[in-house]
Amino acid sequence: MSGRLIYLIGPSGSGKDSLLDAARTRLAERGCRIVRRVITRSAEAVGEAALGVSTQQFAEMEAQGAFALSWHANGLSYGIPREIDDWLAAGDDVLVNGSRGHLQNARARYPQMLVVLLTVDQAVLCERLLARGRESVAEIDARLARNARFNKRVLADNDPALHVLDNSGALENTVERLLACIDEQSACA
Ligand SMILES: Nc1ncnc2c1ncn2[C@@H]1O[C@H](COP(=O)(O)OP(=O)(O)O)[C@@H](O)[C@H]1O
Ligand SMILES: O=P(O)(O)OC[C@H]1O[C@H](OP(=O)(O)OP(=O)(O)O)[C@H](O)[C@@H]1O
Repeated sequence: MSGRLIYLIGPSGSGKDSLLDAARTRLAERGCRIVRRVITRSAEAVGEAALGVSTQQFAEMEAQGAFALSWHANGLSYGIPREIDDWLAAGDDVLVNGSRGHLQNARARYPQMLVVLLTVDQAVLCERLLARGRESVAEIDARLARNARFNKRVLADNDPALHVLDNSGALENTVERLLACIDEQSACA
């Protein structure tokens, strides 16, 4: 038996971490696990349940094959631990906080994956990044530019396996729509 990979993507600041936190218990009730990412961000940085490592540690882990998926974006490196393959093989669904830039590579490895794109109006995104206060204004500008570029590209592909979820409104509504999307796809699987 094999579980499904759910690949959640969306710009930095669109609310992926908030959504996963808010939906965590209800996802667990559905047998869906959320993987903890490895990120080259200082361990003190708040806002994500991730393991913070140095650039060198990340490179060593990558060379040792510790990651099922890994990518570099926004000046950071991100890794998805290889243990997700054991979880999938055991029949658990696994939700991954992914990257739009890495979408094709991820799909090459997991062809059946469900892709959920979290979107948010660009002006709202800007406000949320400023309010989060984690990045400098220059870093926020770079994220906004990356968002405009990538959303256009991902949406232009007109991918039937892509589910768009807008998070410009209340987070609770987005949680409900994410769960509905997952349940609907389970029913079709
Ligand atoms: N629906 C929402 N309404 C208002 N604020 C939100 C909503 N979703 C997320 N946020 C806020 O936006 C900021 C970015 O969210 P975060 O979860 O860190 O995004 P990401 O993980 O995609 O980078 C956070 O400060 C978070 O509290
Ligand atoms: O290719 P992209 O879709 O642009 O994604 C690049 C990275 O940015 C996002 O991270 P996150 O939201 O955690 O950003 P942060 O590092 O600013 O928190 C996303 O989860 C990817 O890891």
